[in-house]
Amino acid sequence: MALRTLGAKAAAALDQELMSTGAFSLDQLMELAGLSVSQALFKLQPPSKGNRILIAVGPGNNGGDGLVAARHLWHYGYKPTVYYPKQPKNELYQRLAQQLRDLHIPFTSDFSSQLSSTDYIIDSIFGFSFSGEVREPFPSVISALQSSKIPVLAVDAPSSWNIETGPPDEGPGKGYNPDALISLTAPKPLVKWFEGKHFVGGRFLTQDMADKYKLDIPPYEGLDQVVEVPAK
Ligand SMILES: NC(=O)C1=CN([C@@H]2O[C@H](COP(=O)(O)OP(=O)(O)OC[C@H]3O[C@@H](n4cnc5c(N)ncnc54)[C@H](O)[C@@H]3O)[C@@H](O)[C@H]2O)[C@H](O)CC1
Ligand SMILES: [K+]
Repeated sequence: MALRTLGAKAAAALDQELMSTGAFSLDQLMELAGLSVSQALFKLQPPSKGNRILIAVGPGNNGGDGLVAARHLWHYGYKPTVYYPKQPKNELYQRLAQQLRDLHIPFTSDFSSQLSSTDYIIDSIFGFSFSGEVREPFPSVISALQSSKIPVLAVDAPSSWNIETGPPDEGPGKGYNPDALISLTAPKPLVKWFEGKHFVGGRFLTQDMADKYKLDIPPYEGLDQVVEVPAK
């Protein structure tokens, strides 16, 4: 049976609650979120099947998850390349980017030019705080995700999709349906329209919080930070 979903407003409220009364720091949640993204990618494509990973990183916490995933993937033996066109002055994001530079992970300013030498793409551009029409410089990147034959793993949401109502009817994300999605904490309502492989990650929810937000704790096994579940 599909897991219960968490709307955009409730997801933001749950995040705030985890970081206040829940006593977590953002660094901790992001580390666990990014770790689960790296594990989902490993399940989809072990490094022996092609280890060149292009990570599209957006300006918020969804992008932060992508930066954390890049670091873990490097340690598993992948060759990540990071596209991070809008780098906010936020201290956490700067530290995460520095950790990647210290591993000599390349940053690129031209997303499309990397596609011919990429085996898998991670879309960590926008998550549950995306709204409205996609603004520069991301429209061409989202068009490239939509038209590329390279498989894509989307983090929390396919970027450009409305969190509640799913794929856009027009604009650069029209027709974008990534091969895989990892929902963090809980699936968002948009999973109703998603047709690929679906994972859930972010293994930090307490049973009390799950009850309060009417969510299911996914059936994680052993050491796994992710579990594959039906999208609907
Ligand atoms: N509890 C958890 O599961 C955790 C999830 N995490 C991840 O955090 C994101 C949500 O992060 P947030 O910073 O709130 O927002 P986003 O990254 O989704 O986007 C905000 C960012 O994007 C800009 N933006 C919004 N709309 C547009 C637009 N139309 N065009 C261009 N730019 C846009 C906005 O200005 C901001 O800069 C969640 O999905 C998870 O991936 C956390 O890691 C921790 C715990
Ligand atoms: K995303």
